[in-house]
Amino acid sequence: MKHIPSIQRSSSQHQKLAALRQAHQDWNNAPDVLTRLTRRLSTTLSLENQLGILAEELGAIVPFDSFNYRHRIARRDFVFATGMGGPHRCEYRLNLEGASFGTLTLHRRKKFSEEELQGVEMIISAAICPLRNACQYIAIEQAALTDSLTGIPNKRAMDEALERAGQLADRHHQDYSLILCDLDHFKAVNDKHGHVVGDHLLQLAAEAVERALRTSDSVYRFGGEEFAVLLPHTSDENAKDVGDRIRKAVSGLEIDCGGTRLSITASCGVALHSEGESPEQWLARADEALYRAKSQGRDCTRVFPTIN
Ligand SMILES: Nc1nc2c(ncn2[C@@H]2O[C@H](COP(=O)(O)OP(=O)(O)OP(=O)(O)O)[C@@H](O)[C@H]2O)c(=O)[nH]1
Repeated sequence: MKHIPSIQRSSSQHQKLAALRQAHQDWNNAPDVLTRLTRRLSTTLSLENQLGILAEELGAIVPFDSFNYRHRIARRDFVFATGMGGPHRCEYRLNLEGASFGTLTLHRRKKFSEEELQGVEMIISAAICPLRNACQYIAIEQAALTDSLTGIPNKRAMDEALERAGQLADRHHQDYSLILCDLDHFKAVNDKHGHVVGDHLLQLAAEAVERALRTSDSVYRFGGEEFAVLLPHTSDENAKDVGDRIRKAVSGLEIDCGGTRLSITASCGVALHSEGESPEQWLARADEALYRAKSQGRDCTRVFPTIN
């Protein structure tokens, strides 16, 4: 039998453990709203969930008709709204350590009293740190999915989107198309005009591709001078038209390089999602179509033929 040495406990440790047990019990049973609120907020980093908790706890003390929160995080508007507005309003800009974390607005049919406003402020001040953490979490998540040069979603975001798109296409038997768009002879641009000009052109090209799309379509920087576009509810025939529109938008760009006008063309490959295929297979077919566009003279769009 193995001998397990006993650990001597001092009486002061017994007292400390007893105090901890008591504190834990008090903490668990804490009836006060601020302890409960901060404890609930600390269970999630989702801003949406946190705002739901805040609205619930706040509404239990200061009833309101609507609760609205707005914040611009990583170039996107985040909006959370519950209920319908009333004529009376109180609005708080949430600031912590010099940084802003959105605006919270409450509406009500009945005027807010001074005492109620103080209550709202106390609750908001207890919530601001967890809210700040949730905002920062979104910003970090966004940064990991955004291409730093062009500001559009990056390859990692595209991998996730492609996986989701394939699943949606299969589940709803819906047309989903993918376009790969590659700038032509981009190496020559870098070689002749330098990387700074090349980078600028890439930024302009990303904007041009975005402008050529509907809001339901999404664009990603897939590689160095290559973009990918996902088009829900779109046949390959219609995606080809979009590919041509993208090419036209890119070839319409012009930059002045010390007296010479620099312009560029692009080639596009299109593939409609085939039932049951993996993201890699879908991508490989779009890449094959792009390869054909490149080998057939560039500045054109080619579609991977679908066999029905
Ligand atoms: N300026 C800049 N250049 C990049 C970036 N990423 C990739 N490139 C360049 O893009 C060029 C791609 O060259 P290639 O793959 O040979 O393709 P290409 O010259 O466009 O020729 P085709 O695609 O065949 O028409 C390389 O010179 C890369 O260095 C970037 O972020 N900035």
